[in-house]
Amino acid sequence: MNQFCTKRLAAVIPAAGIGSRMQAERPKQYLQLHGRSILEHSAAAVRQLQPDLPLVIALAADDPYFAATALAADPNVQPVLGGRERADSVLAALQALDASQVDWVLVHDAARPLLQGTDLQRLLTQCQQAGCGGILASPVRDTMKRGGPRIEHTVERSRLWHALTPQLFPLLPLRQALQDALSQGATITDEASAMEWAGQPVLLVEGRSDNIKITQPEDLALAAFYLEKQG
Ligand SMILES: Nc1ccn([C@@H]2O[C@H](COP(=O)(O)OP(=O)(O)OP(=O)(O)O)[C@@H](O)[C@H]2O)c(=O)n1
Ligand SMILES: C[C@](O)(CO)[C@H](O)COP(=O)(O)O
Repeated sequence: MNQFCTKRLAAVIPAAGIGSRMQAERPKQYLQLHGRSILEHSAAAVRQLQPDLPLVIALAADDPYFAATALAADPNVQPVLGGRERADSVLAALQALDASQVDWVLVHDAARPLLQGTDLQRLLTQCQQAGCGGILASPVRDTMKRGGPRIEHTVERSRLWHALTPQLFPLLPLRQALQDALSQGATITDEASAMEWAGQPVLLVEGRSDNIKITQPEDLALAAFYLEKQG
C-alpha cells in the first residue's frame, strides 16, 4: 500500500441518480448482480485497498432501497442527500467530509462496479508521484464522429480519452472548485472538469476499458460477464 492508503483518504459515491437511460423498475445502482446491488459492488471496488475507507454516499431524497443494503449498517458509511445533478450530489457529499480528518478524496460512480484494484493503485501511486489530482481514463479506440443525423466531421482521436472514475483530488481545492464552478453556471459532468475550470492540474492515468459505467440495458449483461471473469 502506498502513502495515500494511510494519508487520511475518504471516498464519495454519487448514488442519487434515477437511471433513466436504463429503463429499469428501479434506479440502476440498485439492480442486482451476483446477489448484490451494483452500488454495493461499486463501494467494495473503491475500498479494495482499504476495506474500512470512510464513504459518503449521496442518495435521492425518496430512496427506499439503500436501507436494505449492507452499507446502511456500515459504521464507516455516511449517507447524505444528493442533488439535482451529479455534480450537486458530489458537492453535498464533499461538504459532509471533515477537512480536519480528510486530505484527499476519491469520487467513484455508484454505477461503476468493475473497478479493479490494480487501476485504483495506479491512480493513487501516479497522483502521489505527480503531486496533483487525477482521473482514471481509457484511450478512445474508435474513429470519433461529430454530427447527427449526418456526419459533420471526424474528431481527431489522438490524445482523446474516456474519463472514468474514481477521480482523486485534494478535498479542499475540489470542494472550492466545484462550489465556485456551479455557482457561476459552469457545466460540470465530472470532478476533473471543475478542477480544470479552476485552473488546477489534473493527471490522466490510463485505466481499463472494462471499468464501464452501467448506463443502458445492454450494459447489465456485459457487467455480469466481467464480474464473473473477475471471480
Ligand atoms: N443527480 C444525480 C445524478 C446522478 N448521480 C449519480 O452519478 C453517477 C453517474 O451518473 P449517470 O450514469 O448519469 O446516472 P443517472 O443520472 O442515474 O443516469 P441517467 O442519466 O440515465 O438518468 C450515478 O452513480 C448516479 O447515481 C447522482 O448522484 N446524482
Ligand atoms: C463522471 C463520469 O463517469 C465520467 O465519465 C460521467 O460523466 C458520469 O456520467 P453522466 O451521465 O455524465 O452523469
